[in-house]
Amino acid sequence: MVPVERYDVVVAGGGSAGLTGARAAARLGARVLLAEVNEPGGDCLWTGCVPSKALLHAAARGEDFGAAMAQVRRAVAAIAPHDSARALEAQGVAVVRGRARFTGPRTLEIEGGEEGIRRVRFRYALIATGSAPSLPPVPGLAGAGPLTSDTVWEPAEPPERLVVLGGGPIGCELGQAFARLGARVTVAEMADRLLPREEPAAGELLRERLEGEGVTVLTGFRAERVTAGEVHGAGGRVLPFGRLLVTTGRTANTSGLGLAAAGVAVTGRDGEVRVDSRLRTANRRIYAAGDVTGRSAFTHTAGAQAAAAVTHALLGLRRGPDLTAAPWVTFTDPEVARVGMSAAQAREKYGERARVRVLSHERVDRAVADGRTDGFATLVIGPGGRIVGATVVAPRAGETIAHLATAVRLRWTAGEYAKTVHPYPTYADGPWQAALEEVYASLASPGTRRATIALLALRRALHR
Ligand SMILES: Cc1cc2nc3c(=O)[nH]c(=O)nc-3n(C[C@H](O)[C@H](O)[C@H](O)COP(=O)(O)OP(=O)(O)OC[C@H]3O[C@@H](n4cnc5c(N)ncnc54)[C@H](O)[C@@H]3O)c2cc1C
Ligand SMILES: NC(=O)c1ccc[n+]([C@@H]2O[C@H](COP(=O)([O-])OP(=O)(O)OC[C@H]3O[C@@H](n4cnc5c(N)ncnc54)[C@H](O)[C@@H]3O)[C@@H](O)[C@H]2O)c1
Repeated sequence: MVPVERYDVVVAGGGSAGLTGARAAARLGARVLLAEVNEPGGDCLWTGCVPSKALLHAAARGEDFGAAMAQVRRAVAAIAPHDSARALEAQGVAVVRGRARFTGPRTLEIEGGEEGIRRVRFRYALIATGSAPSLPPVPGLAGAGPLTSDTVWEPAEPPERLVVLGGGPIGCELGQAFARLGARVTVAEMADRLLPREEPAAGELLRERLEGEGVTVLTGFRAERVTAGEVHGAGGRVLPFGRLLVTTGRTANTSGLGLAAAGVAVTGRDGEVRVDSRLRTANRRIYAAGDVTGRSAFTHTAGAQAAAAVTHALLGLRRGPDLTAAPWVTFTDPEVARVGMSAAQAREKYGERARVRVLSHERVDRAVADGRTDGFATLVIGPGGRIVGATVVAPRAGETIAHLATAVRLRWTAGEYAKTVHPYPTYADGPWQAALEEVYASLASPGTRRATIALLALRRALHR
Protein backbone atom coordinates (compact mmCIF):
# COMPACT_ATOMS: atom_id res chain seq x y z
CA MET A 1 0.00 0.00 0.00
CA VAL A 2 1.48 3.35 -1.07
CA PRO A 3 1.53 5.80 1.89
CA VAL A 4 -0.37 9.06 1.49
CA GLU A 5 1.80 12.18 1.71
CA ARG A 6 0.29 15.42 2.96
CA TYR A 7 1.00 18.88 1.65
CA ASP A 8 -0.47 22.34 2.14
CA VAL A 9 -0.27 22.99 -1.59
CA VAL A 10 0.20 20.66 -4.54
CA VAL A 11 0.92 22.25 -7.89
CA ALA A 12 0.24 20.30 -11.09
CA GLY A 13 2.51 21.60 -13.85
CA GLY A 14 5.86 23.38 -13.60
CA GLY A 15 5.59 26.07 -16.27
CA SER A 16 5.22 29.83 -15.84
CA ALA A 17 2.18 29.54 -13.57
CA GLY A 18 3.25 26.47 -11.60
CA LEU A 19 6.78 27.70 -10.91
CA THR A 20 5.55 31.06 -9.62
CA GLY A 21 2.74 29.49 -7.60
CA ALA A 22 5.03 26.91 -5.98
CA ARG A 23 7.70 29.46 -5.12
CA ALA A 24 5.12 31.89 -3.71
CA ALA A 25 3.64 29.16 -1.50
CA ALA A 26 7.08 28.13 -0.23
CA ARG A 27 7.94 31.76 0.48
CA LEU A 28 4.82 32.00 2.64
CA GLY A 29 6.04 29.00 4.64
CA ALA A 30 3.73 26.32 3.22
CA ARG A 31 4.67 22.68 2.55
CA VAL A 32 4.59 22.56 -1.25
CA LEU A 33 4.89 19.78 -3.80
CA LEU A 34 5.27 20.49 -7.51
CA ALA A 35 4.50 17.70 -9.99
CA GLU A 36 5.88 18.16 -13.51
CA VAL A 37 5.76 15.55 -16.23
CA ASN A 38 8.91 16.90 -17.96
CA GLU A 39 11.77 19.10 -16.79
CA PRO A 40 10.34 22.20 -15.08
CA GLY A 41 10.15 25.33 -17.22
CA GLY A 42 7.06 24.73 -19.33
CA ASP A 43 6.31 26.10 -22.75
CA CYS A 44 7.89 29.46 -22.11
CA LEU A 45 11.33 28.02 -21.48
CA TRP A 46 11.44 24.99 -23.78
CA THR A 47 9.27 25.80 -26.81
CA GLY A 48 7.84 29.30 -26.39
CA CYS A 49 9.07 32.70 -25.27
CA VAL A 50 12.73 31.90 -24.78
CA PRO A 51 13.52 29.98 -28.00
CA SER A 52 11.34 32.28 -30.12
CA LYS A 53 12.98 35.44 -28.78
CA ALA A 54 16.44 33.91 -29.22
CA LEU A 55 15.55 32.94 -32.78
CA LEU A 56 14.24 36.44 -33.55
CA HIS A 57 17.39 37.98 -32.11
CA ALA A 58 19.69 35.73 -34.15
CA ALA A 59 17.60 36.34 -37.29
CA ALA A 60 17.79 40.13 -36.79
CA ARG A 61 21.58 39.88 -36.56
CA GLY A 62 21.65 38.05 -39.85
CA GLU A 63 23.09 34.83 -38.44
CA ASP A 64 22.90 31.68 -40.52
CA PHE A 65 20.40 28.98 -39.61
CA GLY A 66 22.84 26.76 -37.73
CA ALA A 67 24.17 29.66 -35.65
CA ALA A 68 20.62 30.80 -34.89
CA MET A 69 19.60 27.35 -33.65
CA ALA A 70 22.76 27.27 -31.52
CA GLN A 71 21.75 30.63 -30.02
CA VAL A 72 18.32 29.14 -29.23
CA ARG A 73 19.92 26.22 -27.41
CA ARG A 74 22.31 28.53 -25.53
CA ALA A 75 19.51 30.79 -24.33
CA VAL A 76 17.40 27.86 -23.14
CA ALA A 77 20.38 26.22 -21.43
CA ALA A 78 21.31 29.46 -19.66
CA ILE A 79 17.85 29.94 -18.19
CA ALA A 80 16.98 26.29 -17.45
CA PRO A 81 19.04 26.03 -14.22
CA HIS A 82 16.96 28.80 -12.63
CA ASP A 83 13.79 26.76 -13.15
CA SER A 84 15.33 23.37 -12.37
CA ALA A 85 14.15 20.90 -9.73
CA ARG A 86 17.39 21.55 -7.86
CA ALA A 87 16.77 25.34 -7.78
CA LEU A 88 13.19 24.77 -6.65
CA GLU A 89 14.23 22.36 -3.89
CA ALA A 90 16.66 25.05 -2.65
CA GLN A 91 13.71 27.44 -2.49
CA GLY A 92 11.71 25.03 -0.34
CA VAL A 93 9.61 23.34 -3.03
CA ALA A 94 9.51 19.53 -3.17
CA VAL A 95 9.56 18.42 -6.81
CA VAL A 96 8.45 15.15 -8.31
CA ARG A 97 8.76 14.18 -11.93
CA GLY A 98 5.52 12.63 -13.09
CA ARG A 99 1.99 13.15 -14.34
CA ALA A 100 -0.55 14.40 -11.81
CA ARG A 101 -4.13 13.11 -11.81
CA PHE A 102 -6.84 13.92 -9.29
CA THR A 103 -8.40 10.91 -7.58
CA GLY A 104 -10.86 12.87 -5.41
CA PRO A 105 -11.68 16.38 -4.15
CA ARG A 106 -8.59 16.50 -1.89
CA THR A 107 -6.32 13.82 -3.32
CA LEU A 108 -4.20 13.16 -6.36
CA GLU A 109 -1.73 10.65 -7.72
CA ILE A 110 1.50 11.33 -9.46
CA GLU A 111 2.61 8.65 -11.85
CA GLY A 112 5.87 8.17 -13.67
CA GLY A 113 8.40 9.40 -11.14
CA GLU A 114 11.37 7.36 -9.96
CA GLU A 115 9.39 6.20 -6.94
CA GLY A 116 6.45 4.89 -8.98
CA ILE A 117 3.02 6.14 -7.99
CA ARG A 118 2.87 8.82 -5.27
CA ARG A 119 -0.41 9.43 -3.44
CA VAL A 120 -0.92 12.90 -2.08
CA ARG A 121 -3.53 14.61 0.06
CA PHE A 122 -3.60 18.39 -0.23
CA ARG A 123 -5.21 21.31 1.56
CA TYR A 124 -5.06 23.26 -1.67
CA ALA A 125 -4.11 22.40 -5.22
CA LEU A 126 -3.15 24.62 -8.15
CA ILE A 127 -3.81 23.36 -11.67
CA ALA A 128 -1.13 24.87 -13.91
CA THR A 129 -0.96 22.38 -16.75
CA GLY A 130 -0.85 24.94 -19.56
CA SER A 131 -1.94 24.43 -23.15
CA ALA A 132 -0.75 22.74 -26.31
CA PRO A 133 -0.87 23.69 -30.00
CA SER A 134 -4.11 22.59 -31.63
CA LEU A 135 -4.71 21.71 -35.26
CA PRO A 136 -7.86 23.09 -36.87
CA PRO A 137 -10.21 20.40 -38.23
CA VAL A 138 -8.97 20.66 -41.81
CA PRO A 139 -9.10 17.37 -43.76
CA GLY A 140 -5.62 16.09 -44.61
CA LEU A 141 -3.85 18.53 -42.25
CA ALA A 142 -2.81 16.10 -39.51
CA GLY A 143 -1.56 13.62 -42.11
CA ALA A 144 0.71 16.26 -43.70
CA GLY A 145 3.04 16.11 -40.68
CA PRO A 146 2.75 19.80 -39.83
CA LEU A 147 5.22 21.50 -37.55
CA THR A 148 3.91 23.33 -34.50
CA SER A 149 5.58 25.57 -31.96
CA ASP A 150 6.41 22.35 -30.09
CA THR A 151 8.38 20.80 -32.96
CA VAL A 152 9.64 23.72 -35.04
CA TRP A 153 12.91 23.80 -33.07
CA GLU A 154 14.12 20.51 -34.51
CA PRO A 155 15.09 21.17 -38.17
CA ALA A 156 18.82 21.46 -38.93
CA GLU A 157 18.18 23.60 -42.02
CA PRO A 158 15.67 26.34 -42.82
CA PRO A 159 12.46 24.68 -43.92
CA GLU A 160 12.14 25.07 -47.69
CA ARG A 161 8.89 26.75 -48.80
CA LEU A 162 7.36 27.17 -45.37
CA VAL A 163 3.66 27.88 -45.19
CA VAL A 164 2.63 29.27 -41.82
CA LEU A 165 -1.06 28.74 -41.18
CA GLY A 166 -2.29 31.41 -38.75
CA GLY A 167 -1.07 35.01 -38.57
CA GLY A 168 -1.42 35.56 -34.81
CA PRO A 169 1.57 36.31 -32.56
CA ILE A 170 3.22 32.91 -32.98
CA GLY A 171 2.76 32.81 -36.76
CA CYS A 172 4.07 36.37 -37.24
CA GLU A 173 7.07 35.98 -34.92
CA LEU A 174 8.16 32.62 -36.34
CA GLY A 175 7.27 33.57 -39.93
CA GLN A 176 9.50 36.66 -39.79
CA ALA A 177 12.33 34.82 -38.03
CA PHE A 178 12.41 31.91 -40.50
CA ALA A 179 12.20 34.27 -43.49
CA ARG A 180 15.17 36.24 -42.19
CA LEU A 181 17.03 32.96 -41.74
CA GLY A 182 16.62 32.10 -45.39
CA ALA A 183 13.33 30.23 -45.68
CA ARG A 184 10.80 31.13 -48.37
CA VAL A 185 7.78 31.90 -46.17
CA THR A 186 4.06 32.41 -46.73
CA VAL A 187 1.87 33.46 -43.82
CA ALA A 188 -1.79 32.60 -44.42
CA GLU A 189 -4.30 34.14 -42.03
CA MET A 190 -8.05 33.55 -41.92
CA ALA A 191 -8.96 37.05 -40.70
CA ASP A 192 -8.69 40.13 -42.90
CA ARG A 193 -5.38 41.19 -41.34
CA LEU A 194 -2.41 39.92 -39.37
CA LEU A 195 -2.62 40.11 -35.57
CA PRO A 196 -6.40 40.52 -35.73
CA ARG A 197 -6.67 41.23 -31.99
CA GLU A 198 -4.51 44.36 -32.29
CA GLU A 199 -5.21 47.83 -33.72
CA PRO A 200 -5.88 47.37 -37.45
CA ALA A 201 -2.98 49.70 -38.33
CA ALA A 202 -0.57 47.38 -36.49
CA GLY A 203 -1.48 44.36 -38.62
CA GLU A 204 -1.32 46.45 -41.80
CA LEU A 205 2.07 47.87 -40.91
CA LEU A 206 3.41 44.43 -40.07
CA ARG A 207 2.12 43.09 -43.35
CA GLU A 208 4.00 45.79 -45.28
CA ARG A 209 7.14 45.09 -43.30
CA LEU A 210 6.96 41.31 -43.86
CA GLU A 211 6.22 41.72 -47.55
CA GLY A 212 9.18 44.09 -47.79
CA GLU A 213 11.33 41.28 -46.40
CA GLY A 214 10.07 38.82 -49.01
CA VAL A 215 7.32 37.07 -47.02
CA THR A 216 4.11 36.36 -48.89
CA VAL A 217 1.14 37.37 -46.73
CA LEU A 218 -2.33 36.09 -47.51
CA THR A 219 -5.24 37.32 -45.44
CA GLY A 220 -8.82 36.08 -45.63
CA PHE A 221 -7.33 32.65 -46.30
CA ARG A 222 -9.30 29.82 -44.72
CA ALA A 223 -7.70 26.43 -45.24
CA GLU A 224 -10.26 23.86 -46.41
CA ARG A 225 -8.14 20.80 -47.09
CA VAL A 226 -4.54 19.70 -47.41
CA THR A 227 -3.27 17.36 -50.10
CA ALA A 228 0.30 16.28 -50.93
CA GLY A 229 2.30 19.51 -50.69
CA GLU A 230 -0.66 21.86 -51.12
CA VAL A 231 -3.06 23.74 -48.89
CA HIS A 232 -6.36 24.44 -50.58
CA GLY A 233 -8.24 27.50 -49.43
CA ALA A 234 -11.78 28.74 -50.07
CA GLY A 235 -12.32 30.21 -53.54
CA GLY A 236 -9.87 27.81 -55.22
CA ARG A 237 -6.72 29.37 -53.75
CA VAL A 238 -3.88 26.85 -53.60
CA LEU A 239 -0.69 27.21 -51.56
CA PRO A 240 2.18 24.86 -52.37
CA PHE A 241 4.41 24.05 -49.40
CA GLY A 242 7.56 22.16 -48.47
CA ARG A 243 6.75 22.29 -44.75
CA LEU A 244 3.66 23.48 -42.95
CA LEU A 245 3.78 25.28 -39.63
CA VAL A 246 0.42 25.45 -37.88
CA THR A 247 -0.05 28.38 -35.50
CA THR A 248 -3.81 28.65 -35.37
CA GLY A 249 -4.30 28.53 -31.62
CA ARG A 250 -3.94 26.34 -28.55
CA THR A 251 -6.02 24.03 -26.37
CA ALA A 252 -5.98 23.73 -22.58
CA ASN A 253 -4.21 20.65 -21.15
CA THR A 254 -7.00 19.08 -19.12
CA SER A 255 -7.39 15.57 -20.47
CA GLY A 256 -6.40 12.76 -18.12
CA LEU A 257 -6.28 15.17 -15.17
CA GLY A 258 -9.18 13.51 -13.33
CA LEU A 259 -11.06 16.80 -13.13
CA ALA A 260 -14.43 15.07 -12.76
CA ALA A 261 -13.20 13.11 -9.73
CA ALA A 262 -12.04 16.39 -8.18
CA GLY A 263 -15.28 18.24 -8.91
CA VAL A 264 -13.51 20.76 -11.15
CA ALA A 265 -15.65 22.13 -13.99
CA VAL A 266 -14.42 23.01 -17.46
CA THR A 267 -15.92 25.50 -19.91
CA GLY A 268 -18.23 23.92 -22.44
CA ARG A 269 -16.68 25.52 -25.50
CA ASP A 270 -12.93 25.05 -25.22
CA GLY A 271 -12.55 22.73 -22.24
CA GLU A 272 -10.59 25.24 -20.17
CA VAL A 273 -10.71 25.02 -16.39
CA ARG A 274 -13.45 27.34 -15.18
CA VAL A 275 -12.28 29.78 -12.53
CA ASP A 276 -13.82 32.72 -10.67
CA SER A 277 -12.17 36.10 -10.16
CA ARG A 278 -10.01 34.60 -7.39
CA LEU A 279 -8.88 31.75 -9.63
CA ARG A 280 -10.95 29.21 -7.66
CA THR A 281 -12.40 26.30 -9.58
CA ALA A 282 -15.78 24.71 -8.85
CA ASN A 283 -13.92 22.85 -6.05
CA ARG A 284 -13.05 25.69 -3.66
CA ARG A 285 -9.85 23.94 -2.52
CA ILE A 286 -8.53 23.76 -6.08
CA TYR A 287 -7.30 26.80 -7.97
CA ALA A 288 -6.07 27.13 -11.56
CA ALA A 289 -3.75 29.62 -13.26
CA GLY A 290 -2.14 30.21 -16.64
CA ASP A 291 -3.08 29.01 -20.12
CA VAL A 292 -5.23 26.19 -18.72
CA THR A 293 -7.80 28.78 -17.56
CA GLY A 294 -8.20 30.40 -20.98
CA ARG A 295 -7.93 33.75 -19.15
CA SER A 296 -4.23 34.14 -19.60
CA ALA A 297 -2.05 33.55 -22.64
CA PHE A 298 1.23 35.00 -21.43
CA THR A 299 4.00 34.11 -19.05
CA HIS A 300 3.67 37.25 -16.97
CA THR A 301 -0.11 36.93 -16.57
CA ALA A 302 0.25 33.22 -15.71
CA GLY A 303 2.66 34.15 -12.93
CA ALA A 304 0.44 36.97 -11.67
CA GLN A 305 -2.56 34.64 -11.54
CA ALA A 306 -0.64 31.88 -9.77
CA ALA A 307 0.76 34.20 -7.10
CA ALA A 308 -2.71 35.64 -6.46
CA ALA A 309 -4.26 32.15 -6.29
CA VAL A 310 -1.76 30.85 -3.76
CA THR A 311 -1.98 34.00 -1.62
CA HIS A 312 -5.74 33.69 -1.56
CA ALA A 313 -5.66 29.99 -0.73
CA LEU A 314 -3.10 30.17 2.06
CA LEU A 315 -3.78 33.58 3.61
CA GLY A 316 -7.35 34.24 2.53
CA LEU A 317 -6.26 37.56 1.03
CA ARG A 318 -8.55 38.74 -1.74
CA ARG A 319 -6.00 40.08 -4.14
CA GLY A 320 -7.06 39.07 -7.61
CA PRO A 321 -4.53 40.11 -10.25
CA ASP A 322 -5.62 43.16 -12.24
CA LEU A 323 -5.12 41.84 -15.74
CA THR A 324 -6.99 44.75 -17.34
CA ALA A 325 -3.70 46.62 -17.08
CA ALA A 326 -1.41 43.72 -18.05
CA PRO A 327 0.48 44.56 -21.24
CA TRP A 328 1.52 42.14 -23.95
CA VAL A 329 3.95 42.29 -26.83
CA THR A 330 4.38 40.55 -30.16
CA PHE A 331 8.13 40.47 -30.71
CA THR A 332 8.20 40.94 -34.45
CA ASP A 333 10.24 43.74 -35.98
CA PRO A 334 8.72 46.22 -35.30
CA GLU A 335 7.35 45.04 -31.97
CA VAL A 336 3.62 45.43 -31.40
CA ALA A 337 2.93 46.28 -27.77
CA ARG A 338 -0.45 46.80 -26.21
CA VAL A 339 -2.12 47.43 -22.88
CA GLY A 340 -5.82 47.73 -22.08
CA MET A 341 -8.44 48.53 -24.66
CA SER A 342 -8.09 48.98 -28.37
CA ALA A 343 -9.74 52.02 -29.95
CA ALA A 344 -12.62 49.84 -31.19
CA GLN A 345 -13.20 48.28 -27.76
CA ALA A 346 -13.28 51.71 -26.11
CA ARG A 347 -15.71 53.08 -28.71
CA GLU A 348 -17.96 50.08 -28.18
CA LYS A 349 -17.90 50.53 -24.41
CA TYR A 350 -17.90 54.33 -24.08
CA GLY A 351 -19.34 55.51 -27.39
CA GLU A 352 -18.77 59.23 -27.95
CA ARG A 353 -16.89 59.54 -24.67
CA ALA A 354 -13.94 57.55 -26.07
CA ARG A 355 -11.15 59.52 -27.73
CA VAL A 356 -8.13 58.24 -29.62
CA ARG A 357 -4.81 59.99 -30.21
CA VAL A 358 -2.48 58.47 -32.78
CA LEU A 359 1.04 59.80 -33.12
CA SER A 360 3.04 58.77 -36.16
CA HIS A 361 6.68 58.02 -35.49
CA GLU A 362 7.59 60.43 -38.26
CA ARG A 363 7.32 62.91 -35.40
CA VAL A 364 9.46 60.92 -32.98
CA ASP A 365 13.04 62.09 -33.36
CA ARG A 366 14.55 58.80 -32.21
CA ALA A 367 12.62 56.97 -34.92
CA VAL A 368 13.79 59.53 -37.50
CA ALA A 369 17.39 59.13 -36.33
CA ASP A 370 17.07 55.34 -36.56
CA GLY A 371 15.40 55.52 -39.98
CA ARG A 372 12.43 53.66 -38.44
CA THR A 373 9.51 56.03 -38.82
CA ASP A 374 7.09 53.27 -39.84
CA GLY A 375 5.69 52.90 -36.29
CA PHE A 376 3.10 54.76 -34.27
CA ALA A 377 1.72 55.21 -30.78
CA THR A 378 -1.99 55.15 -29.98
CA LEU A 379 -3.48 56.41 -26.74
CA VAL A 380 -7.05 55.38 -26.03
CA ILE A 381 -8.79 57.77 -23.68
CA GLY A 382 -11.99 57.02 -21.83
CA PRO A 383 -14.40 58.96 -19.61
CA GLY A 384 -12.80 61.59 -17.39
CA GLY A 385 -9.82 61.77 -19.74
CA ARG A 386 -8.35 58.56 -18.30
CA ILE A 387 -5.98 56.43 -20.36
CA VAL A 388 -7.78 53.10 -20.82
CA GLY A 389 -5.52 51.58 -23.47
CA ALA A 390 -2.44 52.07 -25.59
CA THR A 391 -0.60 50.52 -28.51
CA VAL A 392 2.97 51.16 -29.51
CA VAL A 393 4.43 49.75 -32.72
CA ALA A 394 8.17 50.33 -32.87
CA PRO A 395 11.52 48.72 -32.20
CA ARG A 396 11.57 47.77 -28.47
CA ALA A 397 7.93 48.81 -28.08
CA GLY A 398 7.75 46.28 -25.26
CA GLU A 399 9.93 48.54 -23.14
CA THR A 400 7.79 51.60 -23.88
CA ILE A 401 4.52 49.91 -22.98
CA ALA A 402 5.55 49.24 -19.36
CA HIS A 403 5.07 52.86 -18.29
CA LEU A 404 1.73 52.98 -20.09
CA ALA A 405 0.67 49.88 -18.13
CA THR A 406 1.27 51.86 -14.94
CA ALA A 407 -0.87 54.68 -16.35
CA VAL A 408 -3.74 52.31 -17.15
CA ARG A 409 -3.53 50.50 -13.81
CA LEU A 410 -3.47 53.71 -11.76
CA ARG A 411 -6.20 55.23 -13.95
CA TRP A 412 -4.11 58.25 -14.87
CA THR A 413 -5.46 60.94 -17.13
CA ALA A 414 -3.39 61.91 -20.15
CA GLY A 415 -2.46 65.06 -18.19
CA GLU A 416 -1.09 63.01 -15.30
CA TYR A 417 0.87 60.79 -17.67
CA ALA A 418 2.28 63.87 -19.41
CA LYS A 419 3.57 65.23 -16.08
CA THR A 420 6.32 62.58 -16.05
CA VAL A 421 9.05 64.06 -18.20
CA HIS A 422 10.23 61.41 -20.66
CA PRO A 423 13.82 61.02 -21.84
CA TYR A 424 14.77 62.37 -25.25
CA PRO A 425 15.30 60.94 -27.83
CA THR A 426 13.48 57.66 -27.16
CA TYR A 427 10.51 55.83 -28.58
CA ALA A 428 8.78 56.55 -25.23
CA ASP A 429 8.54 60.09 -26.57
CA GLY A 430 5.73 58.85 -28.89
CA PRO A 431 2.99 58.15 -26.34
CA TRP A 432 4.23 61.11 -24.27
CA GLN A 433 3.72 63.47 -27.21
CA ALA A 434 0.31 61.90 -27.82
CA ALA A 435 -0.58 62.65 -24.17
CA LEU A 436 0.74 66.21 -24.52
CA GLU A 437 -1.45 66.69 -27.59
CA GLU A 438 -4.43 65.71 -25.47
CA VAL A 439 -3.39 68.25 -22.85
CA TYR A 440 -2.91 71.00 -25.47
CA ALA A 441 -6.30 70.16 -26.98
CA SER A 442 -7.96 70.62 -23.61
CA LEU A 443 -6.09 73.93 -23.15
CA ALA A 444 -7.50 75.02 -26.49
CA SER A 445 -11.11 74.45 -25.37
CA PRO A 446 -13.13 77.72 -25.43
CA GLY A 447 -13.61 77.83 -21.63
CA THR A 448 -9.92 77.26 -20.78
CA ARG A 449 -8.86 79.66 -23.52
CA ARG A 450 -11.10 82.43 -22.16
CA ALA A 451 -9.66 81.83 -18.67
CA THR A 452 -6.02 81.97 -19.82
CA ILE A 453 -6.66 85.11 -21.89
CA ALA A 454 -8.27 86.80 -18.88
CA LEU A 455 -5.34 85.77 -16.64
CA LEU A 456 -2.85 87.05 -19.21
CA ALA A 457 -4.63 90.39 -19.38
CA LEU A 458 -4.61 90.68 -15.58
CA ARG A 459 -0.88 89.85 -15.36
CA ARG A 460 -0.15 92.36 -18.14
CA ALA A 461 -1.92 95.04 -16.13
CA LEU A 462 -0.02 94.09 -12.96
CA HIS A 463 3.44 93.81 -14.50
CA ARG A 464 3.64 96.61 -17.05
C1 LIG B 1 6.13 30.07 -29.65
C2 LIG B 1 5.59 30.75 -28.42
C3 LIG B 1 6.07 31.99 -28.06
C4 LIG B 1 5.59 32.62 -26.92
N1 LIG B 1 6.10 33.84 -26.60
C5 LIG B 1 5.68 34.46 -25.48
C6 LIG B 1 6.24 35.69 -25.08
O1 LIG B 1 7.14 36.23 -25.74
N2 LIG B 1 5.80 36.29 -23.96
C7 LIG B 1 4.82 35.71 -23.19
O2 LIG B 1 4.45 36.30 -22.16
N3 LIG B 1 4.26 34.53 -23.54
C8 LIG B 1 4.67 33.90 -24.66
N4 LIG B 1 4.13 32.69 -25.01
C9 LIG B 1 3.06 32.13 -24.17
C10 LIG B 1 3.64 31.47 -22.90
O3 LIG B 1 4.63 30.53 -23.26
C11 LIG B 1 2.52 30.78 -22.13
O4 LIG B 1 1.45 31.68 -21.92
C12 LIG B 1 3.01 30.28 -20.78
O5 LIG B 1 4.06 29.35 -20.94
C13 LIG B 1 1.85 29.60 -20.04
O6 LIG B 1 2.31 29.14 -18.81
P1 LIG B 1 1.52 27.94 -18.08
O7 LIG B 1 2.23 27.75 -16.78
O8 LIG B 1 0.08 28.22 -18.08
O9 LIG B 1 1.73 26.68 -19.01
P2 LIG B 1 3.09 25.95 -19.46
O10 LIG B 1 4.24 26.86 -19.44
O11 LIG B 1 2.78 25.25 -20.71
O12 LIG B 1 3.33 24.88 -18.31
C14 LIG B 1 2.49 23.78 -18.12
C15 LIG B 1 3.33 22.64 -17.59
O13 LIG B 1 2.47 21.62 -17.09
C16 LIG B 1 3.04 20.36 -17.41
N5 LIG B 1 1.94 19.39 -17.32
C17 LIG B 1 0.87 19.26 -18.15
N6 LIG B 1 0.04 18.30 -17.69
C18 LIG B 1 0.58 17.84 -16.55
C19 LIG B 1 0.19 16.86 -15.58
N7 LIG B 1 -0.96 16.18 -15.70
N8 LIG B 1 1.00 16.64 -14.53
C20 LIG B 1 2.17 17.32 -14.37
N9 LIG B 1 2.59 18.25 -15.24
C21 LIG B 1 1.80 18.52 -16.30
C22 LIG B 1 3.64 20.57 -18.78
O14 LIG B 1 4.64 19.61 -19.03
C23 LIG B 1 4.20 21.99 -18.66
O15 LIG B 1 5.54 21.99 -18.23
C24 LIG B 1 4.60 32.01 -26.13
C25 LIG B 1 4.11 30.75 -26.48
C26 LIG B 1 4.61 30.12 -27.60
C27 LIG B 1 4.11 28.75 -27.95
N1 LIG C 1 4.85 37.54 -27.72
C1 LIG C 1 3.93 36.92 -27.01
O1 LIG C 1 3.57 37.31 -25.92
C2 LIG C 1 3.37 35.68 -27.57
C3 LIG C 1 3.99 35.07 -28.62
C4 LIG C 1 3.43 33.94 -29.13
C5 LIG C 1 2.26 33.45 -28.57
N2 LIG C 1 1.69 34.05 -27.53
C6 LIG C 1 0.38 33.58 -27.02
O2 LIG C 1 0.16 32.23 -27.37
C7 LIG C 1 -1.20 32.04 -27.76
C8 LIG C 1 -1.30 31.26 -29.02
O3 LIG C 1 -0.80 32.01 -30.12
P1 LIG C 1 -1.24 31.68 -31.59
O4 LIG C 1 -0.61 32.70 -32.46
O5 LIG C 1 -1.04 30.23 -31.88
O6 LIG C 1 -2.80 31.78 -31.52
P2 LIG C 1 -3.82 32.98 -31.78
O7 LIG C 1 -5.16 32.45 -31.46
O8 LIG C 1 -3.39 34.22 -31.12
O9 LIG C 1 -3.70 33.25 -33.35
C9 LIG C 1 -4.07 32.27 -34.27
C10 LIG C 1 -4.39 32.93 -35.59
O10 LIG C 1 -4.70 31.90 -36.50
C11 LIG C 1 -5.82 32.30 -37.27
N3 LIG C 1 -6.51 31.08 -37.70
C12 LIG C 1 -7.27 30.24 -36.97
N4 LIG C 1 -7.69 29.20 -37.74
C13 LIG C 1 -7.16 29.39 -38.97
C14 LIG C 1 -7.21 28.66 -40.19
N5 LIG C 1 -7.89 27.52 -40.27
N6 LIG C 1 -6.54 29.13 -41.27
C15 LIG C 1 -5.83 30.30 -41.17
N7 LIG C 1 -5.75 31.02 -40.04
C16 LIG C 1 -6.40 30.58 -38.95
C17 LIG C 1 -6.64 33.15 -36.32
O11 LIG C 1 -7.49 34.05 -37.01
C18 LIG C 1 -5.58 33.86 -35.51
O12 LIG C 1 -5.21 35.10 -36.05
C19 LIG C 1 -1.82 33.41 -27.94
O13 LIG C 1 -2.82 33.61 -26.99
C20 LIG C 1 -0.68 34.35 -27.78
O14 LIG C 1 -1.08 35.52 -27.10
C21 LIG C 1 2.21 35.17 -27.02
